[in-house]
Amino acid sequence: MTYKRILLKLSGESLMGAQGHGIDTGRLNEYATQIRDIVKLGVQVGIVIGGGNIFRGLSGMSKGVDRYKGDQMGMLATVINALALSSALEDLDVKARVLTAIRMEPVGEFYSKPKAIEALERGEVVILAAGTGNPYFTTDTGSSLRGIEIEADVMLKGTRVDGIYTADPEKDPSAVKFDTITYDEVYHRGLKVMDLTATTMCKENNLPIIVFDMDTPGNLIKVVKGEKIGTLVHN
Ligand SMILES: Nc1ncnc2c1ncn2[C@@H]1O[C@H](COP(=O)(O)OP(=O)(O)O)[C@@H](O)[C@H]1O
Ligand SMILES: O=c1ccn([C@@H]2O[C@H](COP(=O)(O)OP(=O)(O)O)[C@@H](O)[C@H]2O)c(=O)[nH]1
Repeated sequence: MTYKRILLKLSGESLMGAQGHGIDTGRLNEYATQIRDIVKLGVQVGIVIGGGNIFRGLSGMSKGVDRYKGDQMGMLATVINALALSSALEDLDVKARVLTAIRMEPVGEFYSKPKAIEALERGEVVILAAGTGNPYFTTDTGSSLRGIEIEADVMLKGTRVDGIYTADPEKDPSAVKFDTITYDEVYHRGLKVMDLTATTMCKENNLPIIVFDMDTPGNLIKVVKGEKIGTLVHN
């Protein structure tokens, strides 16, 4: 096994599956099963989950919601997803703990690094909800931050594309995939797969990123075993 402790970022948007909104339970259970399979291997798993299936601060602005409040709504959306994922994991007999960046007991415990590390060392999956706790950030940046804090070996960005391309592959069919790419090249090419704040934090703290397709069952275990799927971002 290549990675002992990982930070897995799950896209909120992917959680809605084909239904176009909310939480698709089939997709949720598929994710939980993939996570259970790596926990069984002894991998310590921290998870940051997005909220785009429910609310995004930026899109709220176009409907008249103030950005600050919209971002708070987005962060609460990530908590809803975190609770759903913890419930799906517990159904599979995987112990999961939700730690929130905004104080809201008893929904989840207030996040601290020692709390997260202790739970990881006990073998519990730690779901880090509410992003960074601050508006004007994204859950990608929340993932970099938490990945660095929990001293993860790698940040795995599980998404619906199978890696980083020369352009958005959902818009440009001629886009070509990278097997590996440097943080600087992501920046210079203006690739939009992750926000630049997140990429820069990973670069400055030497946290490698792997972008991979989480919607194909079995991919997560392949990545943690070091199979070369997805795109590795490094210094
Ligand atoms: N250069 C690129 N390579 C790969 N994906 C890209 C690129 N540019 C934009 N994307 C988009 O980024 C998305 C992945 O980011 P993610 O955060 O999981 O999605 P979302 O923000 O919708 O939740 C992909 O679905 C893809 O459409
Ligand atoms: O640290 C954070 C993380 C998230 N958000 C808000 O929560 C929303 C949902 O997160 P994101 O868009 O990253 O989710 P995903 O793209 O993974 O579905 C964002 O649009 C922001 O409005 C925020 O304000 N601060």
